[in-house]
Amino acid sequence: MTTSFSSVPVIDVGHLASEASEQELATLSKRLHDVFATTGFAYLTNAPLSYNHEQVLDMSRAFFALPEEEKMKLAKRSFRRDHKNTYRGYFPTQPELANDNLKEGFEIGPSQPIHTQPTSSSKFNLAETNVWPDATSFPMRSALENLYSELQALASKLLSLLAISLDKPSDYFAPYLDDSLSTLRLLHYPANASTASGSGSSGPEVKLSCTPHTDSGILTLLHQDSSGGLEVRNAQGEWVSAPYIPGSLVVNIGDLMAKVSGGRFVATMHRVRAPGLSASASAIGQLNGQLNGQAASLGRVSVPFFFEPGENCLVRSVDGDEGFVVYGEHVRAKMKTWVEFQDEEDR
Ligand SMILES: O=C(O)CCC(=O)C(=O)O
Ligand SMILES: [Fe+2]
Repeated sequence: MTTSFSSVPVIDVGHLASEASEQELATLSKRLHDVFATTGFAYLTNAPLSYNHEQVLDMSRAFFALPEEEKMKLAKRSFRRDHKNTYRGYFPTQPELANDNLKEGFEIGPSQPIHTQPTSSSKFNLAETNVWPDATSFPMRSALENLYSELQALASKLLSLLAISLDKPSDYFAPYLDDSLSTLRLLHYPANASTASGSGSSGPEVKLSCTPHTDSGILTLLHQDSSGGLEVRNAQGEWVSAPYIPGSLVVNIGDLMAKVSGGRFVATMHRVRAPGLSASASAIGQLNGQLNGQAASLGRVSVPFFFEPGENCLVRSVDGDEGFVVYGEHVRAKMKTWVEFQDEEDR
């Protein structure tokens, strides 16, 4: 159960980078457990990544500054019938479907080939290879592949500590790493001229760019820009804002991890307010020289990384008292509710 928290706690994970003592790791494990059992969300500081926050966001800004036709060359099959990619690649904004979910995104999976075959047939191939823009217009492919590996390693270290906190061996989640289908997602919420910025954290007039949801998987690690807008719901149903804290990542629990923990950890509802024009100005202010005027319409950018197990991973509670879920079946059922996977046949 979430509690009536009024802010999102900060956890220093600097010990993950160094040779920490058993005692230091045990303390960190307990802290993660307590936070995930109450808020389900935290800021992580001193995370062991070789890219700084602005470098990560700049990769997202550079992608969305590409001409629309370049991005549409990478569009998933739902948006371009003649394309082969169904799960990885670009999705454009879809104002006609939901104007409270106005975002475009680019999704990247593992760069190593996946060996497991799906147990059920589906129009989505979760294991397909990535698609990339032309290297001259977007030279960030290898940096994004590295970032993906580093986030996967960070998620796996966090999972070891969570396993210990659930009285399991530290390698309890090793089967979740086999042919893991984690997703690194670049996101852009365009600026909205009709959005009043700086208003309170609740109320019926709120304009959203991402509707309230829980994440479907295991763990999410999020880089967000400083334009604000992320809000997390507490037990009273109040929306608590989770603005960017310099140098931090946000981490949160997904539905499957809540299940694995036997309900000890909570997958907390969250949403993103639509960025106003002031967010656009701040995004432009942060752009580096090479992007200059091209990205003048940028609103909010963020880069969530969703740690996901392999297609056939059996996800079950540590208590062993509930049925199991096959990851691939779970995610395919969830996709039916996500705007970026709807196509004409679904409407
Ligand atoms: O953009 C953000 O800050 C949050 C995105 C999010 O919640 C998601 O993609 O699941
Ligand atoms: Fe989310």
